[in-house]
Amino acid sequence: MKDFSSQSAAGVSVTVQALGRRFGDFQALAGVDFALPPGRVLALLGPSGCGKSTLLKLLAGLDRPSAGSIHFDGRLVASASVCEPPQKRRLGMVFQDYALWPHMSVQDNIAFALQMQRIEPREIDARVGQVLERVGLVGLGSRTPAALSGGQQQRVALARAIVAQPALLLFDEPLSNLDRDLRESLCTDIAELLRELGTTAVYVTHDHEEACAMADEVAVMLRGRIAQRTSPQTLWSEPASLEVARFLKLGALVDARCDADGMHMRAQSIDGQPARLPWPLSMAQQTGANRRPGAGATGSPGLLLVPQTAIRLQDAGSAPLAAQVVAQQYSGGGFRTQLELSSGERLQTTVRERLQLRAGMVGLCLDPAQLRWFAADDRP
Ligand SMILES: Nc1ncnc2c1ncn2[C@@H]1O[C@H](COP(=O)(O)OP(=O)(O)OP(=O)(O)O)[C@@H](O)[C@H]1O
Repeated sequence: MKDFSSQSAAGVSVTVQALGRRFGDFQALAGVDFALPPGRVLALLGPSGCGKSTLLKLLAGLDRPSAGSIHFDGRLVASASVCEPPQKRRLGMVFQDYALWPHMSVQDNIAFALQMQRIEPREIDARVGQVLERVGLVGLGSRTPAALSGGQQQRVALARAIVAQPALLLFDEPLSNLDRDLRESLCTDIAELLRELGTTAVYVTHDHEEACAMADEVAVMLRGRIAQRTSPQTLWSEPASLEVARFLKLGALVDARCDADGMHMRAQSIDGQPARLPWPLSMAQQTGANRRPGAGATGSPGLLLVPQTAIRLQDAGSAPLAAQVVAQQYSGGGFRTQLELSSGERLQTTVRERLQLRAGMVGLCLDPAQLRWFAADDRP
């Protein structure tokens, strides 16, 4: 796609403080805080009903908060008593259902925002031509949306969102109506476009991969609150809570007590000894009281997060853990393997070797660098 950087507008800084939205008795959003510097992309990731679209509507000016505030470049745009209308916020918006005007051509759909600004027709034609080229739709300007595929319609919506050089781009699950291949290619294109434009953006999705590909930072939203906001890499390696780890499906969660000697699991080794593992390396780096080993004689109860990649096969005689092979399925490059510990807890891993394990017991060790432990009082 063509370089579009000459068209880019400086992004706005967004500051959200103690933002809340209540519908009757129901608190859809509570205590949301974040600061997004100009040009940064924030993904809002969370399960259905967690409040992602509610937050996006407040940023867009399509709804008014019940509490808290939103500032763009230090200017108050929303609070319980102030609601600057969308057209004054210099926004570009892309929705899941494209929201194109069906009776207008592609060209007119894109040109509309510029016509509202009373820009010269010749300049409008030039700018529409540039964005059509940028999103890969040259030659399709005279068609109506009905004569385009879903992917092409979403490209028109993207062109319409960027043509007026917005200071903030808002995306509400723009790829969820598209099939897998289209989603992947448009995801790559949007990520590239955002980097090129330098516009600040907020991108709502419930797709983990999309959020990480697109954003500088990901905010995991759970029940109307931001549960964790950090870089995609940190989110995967350092989930802040059991609830975040569960939502991201980062691995199996097995019972483990933690004391000064290490982790004691309910599961056993091949000779029937309770498995003892060293503390996860993350625990040594963490200072939170929640993750310090318990002082009690029996240790603190909790759950150990075991990602698939932390599981290694080892000679059963010397391994700290034994497991029964429950099922194996070949899946390009390795065998997806279900294992059951003596405690009845299940783990899943991929055995990379081209070796199918025989049904029976195997020995396992767990890479302490990839494990995390959550105290029982962290359970939601
Ligand atoms: N106008 C409204 N009146 C009452 N409740 C509402 C209203 N709008 C949203 N809600 C509720 O607020 C909660 C958050 O809704 P929201 O649409 O923000 O969720 P979401 O995370 O975007 O979900 P999805 O991924 O399914 O779109 C939901 O429980 C929803 O039913």
